[in-house]
Amino acid sequence: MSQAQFDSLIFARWMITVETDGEILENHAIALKDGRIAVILPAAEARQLVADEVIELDRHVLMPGLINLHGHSAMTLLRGLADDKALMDWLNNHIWPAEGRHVRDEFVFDGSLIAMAEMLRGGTTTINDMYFYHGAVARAGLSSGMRTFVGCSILEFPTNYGVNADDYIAKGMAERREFLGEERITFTLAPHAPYTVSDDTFRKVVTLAEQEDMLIHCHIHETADEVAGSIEQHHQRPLARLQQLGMLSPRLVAAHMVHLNDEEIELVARHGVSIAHNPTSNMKLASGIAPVQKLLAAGVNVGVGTDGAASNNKLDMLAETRMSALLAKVGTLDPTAVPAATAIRMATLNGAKALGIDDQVGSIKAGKQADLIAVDLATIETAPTFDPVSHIVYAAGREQVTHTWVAGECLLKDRVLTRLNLADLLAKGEDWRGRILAKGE
Ligand SMILES: CSC[C@H]1O[C@@H](n2cnc3c(O)ncnc32)[C@H](O)[C@@H]1O
Ligand SMILES: [Zn+2]
Repeated sequence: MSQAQFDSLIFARWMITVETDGEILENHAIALKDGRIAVILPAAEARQLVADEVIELDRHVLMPGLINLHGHSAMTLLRGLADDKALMDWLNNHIWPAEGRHVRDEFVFDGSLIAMAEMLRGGTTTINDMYFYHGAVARAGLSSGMRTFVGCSILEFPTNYGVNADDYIAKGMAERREFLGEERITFTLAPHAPYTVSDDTFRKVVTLAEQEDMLIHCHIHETADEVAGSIEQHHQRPLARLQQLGMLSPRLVAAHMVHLNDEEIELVARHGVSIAHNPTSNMKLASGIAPVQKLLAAGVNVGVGTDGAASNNKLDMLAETRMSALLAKVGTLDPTAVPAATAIRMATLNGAKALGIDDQVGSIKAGKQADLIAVDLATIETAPTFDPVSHIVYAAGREQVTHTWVAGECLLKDRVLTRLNLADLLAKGEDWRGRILAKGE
C-alpha cells in the first residue's frame, strides 16, 4: 500500500482555471486524489507534498477538458461521403440512405470508438452524443473512458434501429437500464428535430424526462427552411410550438439555434434552455450564423459542439472554440464579440452547465473531478507565449494537446492513448471502408 498523500501531482507553467474569465495561475500545481482535484497550490509549496506520481508540465498550459456539447460520434465512418450540400439535401439524399445501408450495432461501436480516439487526442473529455444503437455508444464510452452522454434518438419514421417513436423510446430506455450506475455514462432523450417528431411524441418526451430526471437533446432552428416549413405545416415557428408542448426548460440542450429573432432569444433565456453552438457545421452546410453574442448578452448558456464528422468534418474542439470566437466577430462586424476567454468558458464550463455537471467538471477547482488537458505551448506555432488564453483560442492546434485526463485517469499521455490502440482503430476504419464501398456509399 502506498504511503503517498496524493495519487498525482501535476506541475504546470500555466493554468487556465475558467473559474474567473481569463484567470491564469503561473507556476502552480494541483494534487489529485481518487479522481478529484484535492488542492491547487503555488509550485514551491506543492514541492512539499508526496504523491505516487509527479508530472512536470513546464512548457504547458493545464486547463479543464473540452466538452463537446453536440455530436454524432459514429458518423466518423461516413466522413467525406457527402460534402458541399445544404442540410436537407445532405440528409434526405445522402446521409439517411447511407445510414439505412450501413448503420447497425457494430458500425456504431466502431465509429464511436474512432471518434472518441480523435476527440481524446484533441483534448475533449465529454461528448454529448445523439445517434442510434445506444448500447454501442455507451460501450464505446466505457472502453475509451470518455465521459459520454448517450442520446436516445427518437423519430417518427422507421430506421434500422426502430419502427416508430414509441419503439425508439422503449428501446432507448431499455438500453439505458443496462448502464445505470456507470459514473461516466448518462443517457438523455434525443428527439431528432421539430420536423421529424410529432406533438404527441414531444409531450411524451417531456413527461418521461421529468419522471426519470433526464436531459433532452434536440436539433432546433438549424436552417431558415426548417422555420419556414414549420410555419407552413404548423402555422408556428418551431420554438413557439415547442414552448406550447412544454419542451423549453433547463433540461433542454438545443443544438444549432441559428435562426432566432429577438423575442425567441428572450424566450430561451427565460426558460433556461442551453444551446449547443456548432459553428463549423453551420458554415459547411451553409445554415447560417447563430446570434451567439446576443444570446450571451441575454444570459443564455451557450456551449460548443462539433456536430458529426460527416458535416464538420473534424471532431476538433480547439478548432471549434476558435471558430466560435471568429464567427461571432464576422457575424456582428464587432471584433470584441466572443473574446478568447469567453470562447474557452463556452467550450468548458458552459458545456458542463448545460449537462448539469458544472458542480463536477468544467473548471479547475478543488473538489471537482479531474477532467483536464495539457497543451504544449513551447512549439514553433505558439512560441513565445504572452497570453495562454489567446494562444489556446487563436494559435494552438489539437496536435499540441499532450495529456487528457478523465476523472483523474490519464487517457492520453505524451500523445499516446492509454486505453485505445490506434493501429487497431485504423484497421477497423479500413475494414469499414471496404464494406461501405462494397455495399454502395
Ligand atoms: C436521431 S439523431 C441522429 C440523426 O441525426 C442526423 N444528423 C446529423 N447531423 C445533423 C444535423 O446537423 N441536423 C439534423 N440531423 C442531423 C444523423 O444523420 C442521424 O440520422
Ligand atoms: Zn447534429
